[in-house]
Amino acid sequence: MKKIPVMEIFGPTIQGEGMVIGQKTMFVRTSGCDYSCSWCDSAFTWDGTGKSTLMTAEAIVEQLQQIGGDNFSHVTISGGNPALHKGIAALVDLLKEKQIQTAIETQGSIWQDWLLDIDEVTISPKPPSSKMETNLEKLDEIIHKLSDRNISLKVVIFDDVDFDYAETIHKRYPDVPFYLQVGNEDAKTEENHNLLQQLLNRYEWLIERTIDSQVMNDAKVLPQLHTLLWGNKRGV
Ligand SMILES: C[S@@+](CC[C@H](N)C(=O)[O-])C[C@H]1O[C@@H](n2cnc3c(N)ncnc32)[C@H](O)[C@@H]1O
Ligand SMILES: Nc1nc2[nH]cc(C(=O)O)c2c(=O)[nH]1
Ligand code: SF4
Ligand SMILES: [Mg+2]
Repeated sequence: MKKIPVMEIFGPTIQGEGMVIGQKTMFVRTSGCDYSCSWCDSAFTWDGTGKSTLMTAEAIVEQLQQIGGDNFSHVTISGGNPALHKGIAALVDLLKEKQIQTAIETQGSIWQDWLLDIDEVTISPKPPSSKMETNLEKLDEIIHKLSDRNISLKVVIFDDVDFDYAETIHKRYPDVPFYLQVGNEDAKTEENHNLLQQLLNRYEWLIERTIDSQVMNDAKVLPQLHTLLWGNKRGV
């Protein structure tokens, strides 16, 4: 059985982003990423500053139950890029056996067959401000394979160039539910008051930008709800 490198397991909390925002959920955060986004708010998963533990699917479920008790029925797998890890197949199977709903956060750069078994797949291609380059052929392939599944696209926006990129992505996959997310420009600060004000200003800017865009007529615009509530605190 292939083990999974786990950085943190936490919850219950609420899903603060995207297609099931507000959903009560546990989080399993894996380590390692094939990207290195300039503004990554979870850089400790890949920049060498965090410590991960290799765990079996059984051990992960055990820890979820130890921390969450009976107070959860939904698990979100994030990272890093969880799609790096074949071993997640066993975790998804085990959670399904226990009638626990699953969701995933991934950037759409790597395919895994177990993606077909996840209840809510969020694919978050990266805009130019990240300094990453989207492999559109790969993204096409992944979205095609998931075409009859419950998926969404979520693009984080920091500036006008990012917004143009988001329009291009939404036009390329018009049938996939589309979410715009406010970028957090300071994912390290502990000054929650200033951060909150800045994020709300950026949210207002992003809403105005969306209102002015015909391409975004059916898009949804969201903040990171957990960041508004708890700032850059980890494990929430
Ligand atoms: C940390 S990533 C992990 C999953 C996967 N690697 C990905 O990027 O989709 C989870 C989500 O947080 C978003 N994110 C990362 N840094 C952010 C920031 N500074 N502001 C807003 N969203 C951010 C990512 O775009 C992604 O949608
Ligand atoms: N509450 C909460 N919601 C989230 N949605 C996506 C997250 C992530 O880091 O992938 C995240 C997170 O870290 N916490
Ligand atoms: S793809 Fe996700 S985890 Fe990887 S660097 Fe970018 S935001 Fe961070
Ligand atoms: Mg996060």
